[in-house]
Amino acid sequence: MSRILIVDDEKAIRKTLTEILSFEGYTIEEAPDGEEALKCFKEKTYDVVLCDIKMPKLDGLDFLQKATEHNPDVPIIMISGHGTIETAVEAVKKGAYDFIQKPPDLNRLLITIRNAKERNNLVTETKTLKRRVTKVQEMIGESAPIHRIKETIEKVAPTEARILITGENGVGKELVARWVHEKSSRASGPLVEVNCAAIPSELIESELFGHEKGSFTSAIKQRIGKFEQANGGTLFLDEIGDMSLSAQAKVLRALQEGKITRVGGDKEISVDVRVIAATNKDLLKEVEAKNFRLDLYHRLGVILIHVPSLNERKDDIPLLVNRFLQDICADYGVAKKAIDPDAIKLLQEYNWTGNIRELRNVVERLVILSGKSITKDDVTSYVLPK
Ligand SMILES: Nc1ncnc2c1ncn2[C@@H]1O[C@H](COP(=O)(O)OP(=O)(O)OP(=O)(O)O)[C@@H](O)[C@H]1O
Repeated sequence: MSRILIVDDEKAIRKTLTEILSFEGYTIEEAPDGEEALKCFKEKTYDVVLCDIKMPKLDGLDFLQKATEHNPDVPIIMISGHGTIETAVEAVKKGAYDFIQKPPDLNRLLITIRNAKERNNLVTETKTLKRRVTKVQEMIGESAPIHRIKETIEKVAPTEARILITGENGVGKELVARWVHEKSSRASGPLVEVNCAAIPSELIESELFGHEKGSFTSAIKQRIGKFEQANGGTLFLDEIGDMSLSAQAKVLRALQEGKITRVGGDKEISVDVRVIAATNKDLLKEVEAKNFRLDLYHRLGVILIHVPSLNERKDDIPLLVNRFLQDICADYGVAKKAIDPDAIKLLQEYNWTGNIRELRNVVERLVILSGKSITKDDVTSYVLPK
């Protein structure tokens, strides 16, 4: 059902519009001024907004500007009185979808709303399509551990279960998270990633939960945090083992209650987010060392997925090498180089760090330095330590 926000300081106009539009099957919410409207706009999602121009506190044009800054995709239709037609035209130039005149003509009102909604649907569809085109990278591997991981993803993705992914750096934890999101019912929603280790501990709370203007020295503007950005989708908390204890307490609350509070704010904001966390640390050891909360560990780790390092799935090395060869040669605009089977065998025997990026770099080095095809000697000269 489509949701419409009606913003007008005249109660009678709101009442009339609400009656007409509810009768047409729309869900209606009302706001008596721009400020109140902006609050609603930031907290909820609407399909269309109908907004008066002259209003106390925040007028229609200011509301338009602030609302489109927050979310440019929601069509806003201005309602103009006799003296405000010029302003309404200006509003359309500034991004309003259209305007209707007071008193509203019923047919024109309904047609404008229907068209606005259709445009909105198109915008959403295009976004979904774009996301599908830039599709998630294939997870390469036929080894037993990769099979098990793929099977687990198929089973758990459609559920809402929280997932904790463990494994060394660069083994493919993020790729697992992307596939879970892609195969879940949240796929058309956002996937938001936070690398908890890369953010200084004094900023992590504001990064995750947002902040109100002036809540600390550098908070010059209000900011929406990652939890809010991920609303309706998935939040991927990478390197969760590096999160400060005070941020952990807040994340725990967000998971328990489905609500967050911005730093420096007092309002509770509901969020609908599925959390997937990843770490290269042994979290239970971190619990023992009092660096990680046990209750948070239990909240996060309903499903545990361990991604093994390359050395534990050497069977996958030939497939990975071939795929990297293909991708790298395509990037360089050259024909795919051949690689001798005994060169691949040597790569398979190599003692890799867990990081798949290391293997990719090695293949890139071989593509650049070797002749027409990659030989065992190339591997000995360019890869293996002397
Ligand atoms: N099975 C796989 N098939 C193909 N590429 C893979 C596979 N696993 C990982 N990769 C690639 O290896 C790189 C590292 O993977 P990813 O970023 O998912 O690892 P990570 O464990 O999340 O790393 P970090 O610990 O650094 O966050 C990426 O470019 C990823 O696309």
